[in-house]
Amino acid sequence: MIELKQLTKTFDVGKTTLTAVDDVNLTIADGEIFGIIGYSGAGKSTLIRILNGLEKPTSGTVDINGQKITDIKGAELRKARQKVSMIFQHFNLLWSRTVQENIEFPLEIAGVPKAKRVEKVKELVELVGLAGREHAYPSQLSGGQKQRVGIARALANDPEVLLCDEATSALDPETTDAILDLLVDINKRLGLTIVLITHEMHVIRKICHRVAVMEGGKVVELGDVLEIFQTPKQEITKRFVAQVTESEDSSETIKHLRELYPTGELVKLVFVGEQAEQPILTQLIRKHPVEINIVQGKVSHTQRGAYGTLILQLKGTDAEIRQALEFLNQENVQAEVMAND
Ligand SMILES: Nc1ncnc2c1ncn2[C@@H]1O[C@H](COP(=O)(O)OP(=O)(O)OP(=O)(O)O)[C@@H](O)[C@H]1O
Repeated sequence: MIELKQLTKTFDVGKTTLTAVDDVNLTIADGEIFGIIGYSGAGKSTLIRILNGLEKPTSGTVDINGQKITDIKGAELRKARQKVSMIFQHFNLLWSRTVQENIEFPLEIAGVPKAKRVEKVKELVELVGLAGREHAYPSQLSGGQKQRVGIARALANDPEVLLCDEATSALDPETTDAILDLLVDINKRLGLTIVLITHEMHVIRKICHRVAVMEGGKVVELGDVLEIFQTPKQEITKRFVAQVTESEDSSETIKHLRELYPTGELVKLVFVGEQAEQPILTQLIRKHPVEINIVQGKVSHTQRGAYGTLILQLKGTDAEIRQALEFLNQENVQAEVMAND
């Protein structure tokens, strides 16, 4: 378990003091994939550097699996830091070393004998899908392959926690997805706790269990990823959610749909979790004399289950439409008529 308590970090900039991390309190469970999202300057890098023991907080504590890393230094801190590994946006590989030698590097530093190192590298290369590329140099690899080397190197000393610093921000969307899938796979297979910082909500949606939203050094919103997508509270969180959700509620979209479907009512349904997989529309048609047209729909998958939206055109008398909406709400599907203005 990772516990951050009243964590604050200030920097003296000229005559003023800048608060980069401002009274952050978080508890991250073992085996969790925890995301921290924020725009540039929110304090994410400073926070992750404190987690890594690279930066000392001005006040507050960080406890990783029972050890207060904010209280220790020297050899003890170096040993503790072996349990916390990190991967980076620009990979930070050694360019004059091969894949094999890059992955071996932390093992060399830890004084692991050659035969053991070779055995471990073989295992890691398989795990990250780089078998056959052991003798290539980083310059001969694609971005995704370079990050796979970064991940294998980070896992060499069997860490308990993997920190990811914008690990997919330099990659194209397809490669990003492949690396995110690999992180989920590693999390499941090794039970590794993953803490990642990002400014991309897609990354949070795809792999995180919980997310903290940072703004001005503070955690302004915290919750289960599915819950955050369903009901974001803060303005900044809504903006992040909008990054990956179509703006189907915008007045322009509604006006356009109204022109295409001028009769009946346009109704937006929001499904969460198991409901997204249930035949609710079949039941609606069987039980209610309304006519249904599917206008548009989308289901997104998170690590905590699916959520989806569906826009329907419902045709019938006012009473029939009202009863249909009541039925949907009884089934715990949020259903509302899309307002025209
Ligand atoms: N060593 C430092 N000295 C002075 N100010 C710093 C230092 N490190 C960070 N800051 C300031 O602290 C604030 C938070 O920076 P931080 O890099 O943690 O944010 P971030 O969310 O990671 O943004 P980015 O993604 O741009 O790195 C910024 O205003 C930054 O200028």
